[in-house]
Amino acid sequence: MPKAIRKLPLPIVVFGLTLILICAGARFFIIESFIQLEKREMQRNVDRAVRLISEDIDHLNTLCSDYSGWDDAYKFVQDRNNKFIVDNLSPETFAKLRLSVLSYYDFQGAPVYEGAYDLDHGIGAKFPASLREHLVHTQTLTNFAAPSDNRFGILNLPEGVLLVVAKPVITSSYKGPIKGTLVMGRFLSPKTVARIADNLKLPLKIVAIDNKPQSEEFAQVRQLLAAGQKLALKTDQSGQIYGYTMLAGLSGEPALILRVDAHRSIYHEGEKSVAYFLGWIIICGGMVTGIFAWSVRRLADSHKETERSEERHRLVVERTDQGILLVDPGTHIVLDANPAFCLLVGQSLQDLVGTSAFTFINGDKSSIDETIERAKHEKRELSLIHRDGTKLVSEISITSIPTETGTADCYMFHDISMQRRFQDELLHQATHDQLTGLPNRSLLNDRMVQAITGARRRGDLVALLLIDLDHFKVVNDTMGHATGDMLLKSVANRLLSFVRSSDTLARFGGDEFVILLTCISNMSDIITVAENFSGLLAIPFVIQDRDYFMTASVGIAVFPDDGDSIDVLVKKADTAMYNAKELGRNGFQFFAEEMNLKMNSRLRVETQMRRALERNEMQLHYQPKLDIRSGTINGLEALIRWHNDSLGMVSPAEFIPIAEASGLIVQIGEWVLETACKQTLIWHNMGHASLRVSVNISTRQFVRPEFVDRIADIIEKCGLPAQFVDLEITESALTHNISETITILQRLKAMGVTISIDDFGTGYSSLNYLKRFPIDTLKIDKSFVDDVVERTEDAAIVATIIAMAHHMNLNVVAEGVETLEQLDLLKKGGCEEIQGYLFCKPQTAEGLTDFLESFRRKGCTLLKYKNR
Ligand SMILES: Nc1nc2c(ncn2[C@@H]2O[C@H](COP(=O)(O)O[C@H]3[C@@H](O)[C@H](n4cnc5c(=O)[nH]c(N)nc54)O[C@@H]3COP(=O)(O)O)[C@@H](O)[C@H]2O)c(=O)[nH]1
Repeated sequence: MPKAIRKLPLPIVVFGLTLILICAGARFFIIESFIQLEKREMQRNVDRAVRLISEDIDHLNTLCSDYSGWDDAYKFVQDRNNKFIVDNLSPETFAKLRLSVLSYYDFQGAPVYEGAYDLDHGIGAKFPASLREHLVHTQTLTNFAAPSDNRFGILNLPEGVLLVVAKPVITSSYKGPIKGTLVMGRFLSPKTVARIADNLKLPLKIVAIDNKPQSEEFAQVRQLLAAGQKLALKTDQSGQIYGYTMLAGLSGEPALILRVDAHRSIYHEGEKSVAYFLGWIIICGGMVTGIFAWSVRRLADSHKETERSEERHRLVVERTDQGILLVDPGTHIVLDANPAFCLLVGQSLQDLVGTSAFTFINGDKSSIDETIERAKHEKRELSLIHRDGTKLVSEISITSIPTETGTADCYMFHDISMQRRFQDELLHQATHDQLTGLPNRSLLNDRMVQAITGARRRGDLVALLLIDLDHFKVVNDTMGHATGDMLLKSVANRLLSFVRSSDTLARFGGDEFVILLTCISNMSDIITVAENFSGLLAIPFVIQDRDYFMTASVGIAVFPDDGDSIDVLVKKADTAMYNAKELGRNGFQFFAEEMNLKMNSRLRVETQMRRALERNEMQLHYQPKLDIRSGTINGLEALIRWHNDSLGMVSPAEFIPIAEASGLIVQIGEWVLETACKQTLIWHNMGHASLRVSVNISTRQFVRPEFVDRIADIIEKCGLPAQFVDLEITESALTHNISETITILQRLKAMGVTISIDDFGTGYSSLNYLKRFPIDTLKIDKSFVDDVVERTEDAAIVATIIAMAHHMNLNVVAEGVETLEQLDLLKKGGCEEIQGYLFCKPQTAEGLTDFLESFRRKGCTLLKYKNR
């Protein structure tokens, strides 16, 4: 079988073979029926030919009756008168009656008249000797017993096949006695055969059966017909069909074979019909086969695709990380499960099938039932229990799917434990402080909303305690951030142990913490908490084997008295906390309306200050510094003054912190430096060429990246040599970032300016960084000088500062010297310079010019007095 056919699907091959069989069968039966039709047609034609020959015999019979039952003929056979012959038996009569022979015989059988005519050529002919022989010897045609007797048939003569009729000669009234015999005959000559064929409308051939050798065709046919067949048929290549039949002679012997020729039109029609039929069958069959093959292929393809799709679905179900469980909807019995679900619950498929799905689901039956019902419409969360007891958070959705027996519920589980943990983590990160793990501002806001809502409902109080650690920055700056972080964590833990579980402890950032107290029934409860809090920090924090003593300033705002919104409460607690700081730190303050007024006043100051410089409201005063060893004024400090129309005279102690907080200090500070430098240059030009001017630098100025460049620009612009400029910087500004500070100071020193540490002793005063800073002078804070005479501790501090400064080759200036006793003590202690009301109060530029001039003229009366 060819490979292409072998590749075809079996149904197509079977269908094709069936089609071929149908075609072959159809061809056979149709052709066969046409052959039979053809045979019947030929039979009819042959019968017609035989009938036409019979009709010729009948014609002869009629003629013979006319010429035998005729008184003239009756008389002629008796008297043999020639007239009868002349009148009735002329050649025209032969031609007209189409007679080949006509003969009369007397009653003894002796010929009376024998005439013959060649019908083919239309001339008289010789009477056939074989016929005479036959008539005389056999007398079968002349020997009649009754007037009605007759003989007719075919005579096979050597001269040809003769149709012959014989009747007794009787009177015209057909009565005897018989006086003779009339014989009439007609040869089946070519013309006669042609005439019959003409009537037949088909070619006709007649072959006499005699002893002469016959053609193979007729020999075969004769054999067939001799065997009793009425009709024999033959066909040839030229599309002709030949019908043969055999006719018997007078005495019953085979006389002739008659052949009718016909075109095989029926057969060819049959063939054409078969061709059409098969053509259609093949076309239709081909189309049907094609469609069938196409359908089969489509069916096969779709079957394969279905198989592949099913395989894919099977693999998806097997390999998906979604747990899939098929459950009986009525009983919740597990019908099937995929590997992912088995993994989720740590069970084998065998263990799962047949058990209740509820076995692996955490929760009570009614809640599981409810979740399952809802999961049919939307995704729900469900907790699964693993074989080892762990619980997994999963998302479940349920769809109903058809099965062979009805429907099943398809539970789809998506393990979201990791996602949930991640979300929890994210949520925790978003709502908690990373360092301490405490709630951050965002979570505190939520808790406050809840707390205020609850308090509103219950009618009780909520207290917000804003805690700011005192001087924490110093620890951070000096001990490093790592230590600072550890300290913050320790503080957080201690605070945590302090608050109730219903309260919230949060970290606001930096060193600020918030305690939110809920369910408070009266103010005294809050006071108790605040007082206890102070004791909480009394015990030192031990970080890396070092003790840290911490205090905190606490501001308290209370709902509903101080406000009913989070922002207001936080703001008021903040204000209260600042107040606590201002009141010396290490304490708590409830918010009071005065504080608010103070804040508002700060705001008013800030608003006015913004336009102060352009309105020329700022002015500089100068306070000289006296070298108590030489009695000369070698420096002065520029101190800002501000007079505003609406605020009046505003102290720098009041507006400088506000300028620092608002950032305006940068602009103000630069104006101070420029004005001071320009004024100092004027005094230089007046002959006070050794004067150095000290300018206060605030932290906000110092930490700006462009600080050094701005100082250099201003000094250069003013034209005062840099060595006559001294920058007073507070300890806290310097300790902001130690390494950065060192770089800045080195750059300033490189320019030629000198550096003084202002308010020395009030900060952390660490020798550790002091020795690393390139500074020139320590200014002992006024607070130590104030009580240096009365308090031995302060005297000791001052002495220590002076000794330390000298040890480090630093100059010492004592500020705020108001009495001769203070001066005396400082001088004895080795202090080089003083600044204070005792010597000179801050003066306007003009005032100080006068003072300098007078000083130049009179010298220092103060020292003279002292020296006396
Ligand atoms: N950043 C800037 N700060 C400045 C500037 N000008 C002043 N200030 C700071 O404001 C604070 C208050 O200053 P002021 O009211 O000017 O007080 C100074 C002196 O007037 C005062 N003083 C001096 N001697 C005495 C005295 O014998 N008795 C007494 N009661 N007060 C005295 O001390 C202040 C000097 O302060 P200090 O800077 O520490 O030397 C103050 O902190 C100023 O620093 C400015 O332009 N920029």
